[in-house]
Amino acid sequence: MYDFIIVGGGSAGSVMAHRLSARSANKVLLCEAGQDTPPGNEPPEIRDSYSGQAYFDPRFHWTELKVTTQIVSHNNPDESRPPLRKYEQARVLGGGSSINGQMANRGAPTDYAEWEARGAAGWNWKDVLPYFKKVERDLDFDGPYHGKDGRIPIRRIPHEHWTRHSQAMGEACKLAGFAFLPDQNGEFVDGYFPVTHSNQDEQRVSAARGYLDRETRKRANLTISTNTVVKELLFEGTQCVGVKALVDGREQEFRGREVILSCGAIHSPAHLLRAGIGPVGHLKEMGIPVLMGLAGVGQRLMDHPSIALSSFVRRGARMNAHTRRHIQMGLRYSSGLPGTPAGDMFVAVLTKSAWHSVGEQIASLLTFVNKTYSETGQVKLASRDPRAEPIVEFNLLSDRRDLDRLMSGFRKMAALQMSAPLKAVTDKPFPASYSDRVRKIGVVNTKNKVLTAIAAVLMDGPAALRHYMIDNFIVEGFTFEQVMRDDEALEAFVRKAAIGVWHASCSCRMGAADDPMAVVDTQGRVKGVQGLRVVDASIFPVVPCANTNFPVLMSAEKIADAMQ
Ligand SMILES: Cc1cc2nc3c(=O)[nH]c(=O)nc-3n(C[C@H](O)[C@H](O)[C@H](O)COP(=O)(O)OP(=O)(O)OC[C@H]3O[C@@H](n4cnc5c(N)ncnc54)[C@H](O)[C@@H]3O)c2cc1C
Repeated sequence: MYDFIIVGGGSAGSVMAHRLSARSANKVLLCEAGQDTPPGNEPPEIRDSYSGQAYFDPRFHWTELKVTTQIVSHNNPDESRPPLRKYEQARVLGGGSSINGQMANRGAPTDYAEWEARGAAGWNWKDVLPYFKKVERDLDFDGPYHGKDGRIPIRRIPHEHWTRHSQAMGEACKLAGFAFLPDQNGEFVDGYFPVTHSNQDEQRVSAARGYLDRETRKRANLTISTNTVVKELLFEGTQCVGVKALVDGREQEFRGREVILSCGAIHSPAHLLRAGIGPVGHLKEMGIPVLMGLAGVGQRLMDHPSIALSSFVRRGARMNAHTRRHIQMGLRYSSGLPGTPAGDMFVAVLTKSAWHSVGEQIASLLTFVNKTYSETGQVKLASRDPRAEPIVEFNLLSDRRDLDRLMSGFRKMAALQMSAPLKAVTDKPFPASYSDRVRKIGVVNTKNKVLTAIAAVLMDGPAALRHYMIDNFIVEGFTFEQVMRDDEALEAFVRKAAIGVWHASCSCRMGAADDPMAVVDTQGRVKGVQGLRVVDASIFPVVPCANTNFPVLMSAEKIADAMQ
């Protein structure tokens, strides 16, 4: 009999396992469906400072998961459904933090004021800042915004080590009037900066590496069971009493005083739905007996909508010997759209777009709406079978303000791209997105290696040949000239190409007791049942202006603290 069974050893689950097992009286079991990342023996693709290989490595993913990103019309049954796309969600110890882009930021103070205003009492900026600080060990900066003793090191690539491409983007930003911010995680203001990342000595530090280190694994009261897929939550009445799991393919039951779901914003709501906790209509439709009617389960799923402007990078401006990090600088700016807060837009500057030879030649300005208003996404069950992935509809751009800002954002990036510093180091800009074609060529295998090596030699050849290759083999749908000339083409491109940036969240929101859409209380306890919490990206009351890993780690630290 365990005190705590944690389902999912991702970003949140790793923190929970570490903190709850710090008390020797607690007997803790952590179940993770994916493989272990043993300390000192992590797969090299995961350790790598360059994250592009882990992103697309099927060993570390839920490979059957497909989602729609465009708006699904539920009023018009004749309208065809938007295309299904792959959406990487981690299946490995450390979860998203083992495969993500390692960007480490927290969002705006106003985000957490909004969390509180939406019913998460005690989650205001002043309440969450101490937990952000508790997570991190900032290797560059000290002061009121920074932690020095946390388990996740944070660093930046200094300006002098940036690629010439990143430096050119810096100069373009300066010419456009943006300030240089040495510290992205200091005061939340507009400007360009070296991005903060969770990395030390040119190696990723995942939540597993930071929180499930050798010392933690020595604790007699902590069991980490990898290759363990939880199939079902077990209940006696409305009390959750344990889980049924497949451990290396063999079925086993584990009993616990409390179960903590940390499966991420897509799989945690699916577990609740299969257990009969969710919107009554949907449960009935699936033939699942209702244990607790909770209208918000799986609803209002969010991500940050994004588009990219890519370009060919000339030799000498590509990756250099200082680092394998391909995202070295970022830009935060205010769209100025009436009613939107400052710093509502974010640009990640990628000097390289994939591990292979063509990837080394293509840079991207990845622009996302950091303060998004589109919150009509949902996770529903396709089947009661736990092996079936749920139906996931992101409905990005369901709020017109997001579409408008991606369009104006594209124009802004185009202006920077066409300014003298960037023009000098790049050629042939084109609108881009992480399409399934890009993903396919992004899988590490010999065929892709050989094909891209040949293509890269041709791309470095005469400009006319390069332009022909980009127009015919890389660009999908719209050329740069088309979208710059014609607003309708730009809108069509943005509507088609906008995808999320893997910040799935908000599908089991925290909220006040009287909020019918709230799924959990301010400590992650599922409303109306006992012995069950959700602690992961699902519980955000709204997605903050940040990459989501640090807000997840902060949330887990805060709830673990409240549980002591
Ligand atoms: C490709 C990619 C790039 C990203 N880039 C960034 C970035 O640069 N910066 C940033 O801040 N954020 C980034 N993110 C987002 C960030 O990593 C996630 O928001 C965060 O990791 C989510 O944490 P979580 O605990 O909610 O879920 P996860 O970390 O996804 O953990 C869920 C875990 O539960 C396990 N699980 C699920 N179902 C079961 C089951 N039935 N039984 C047992 N285990 C199960 C999964 O295998 C997984 O390990 C990225 C994410 C991805 C996928």
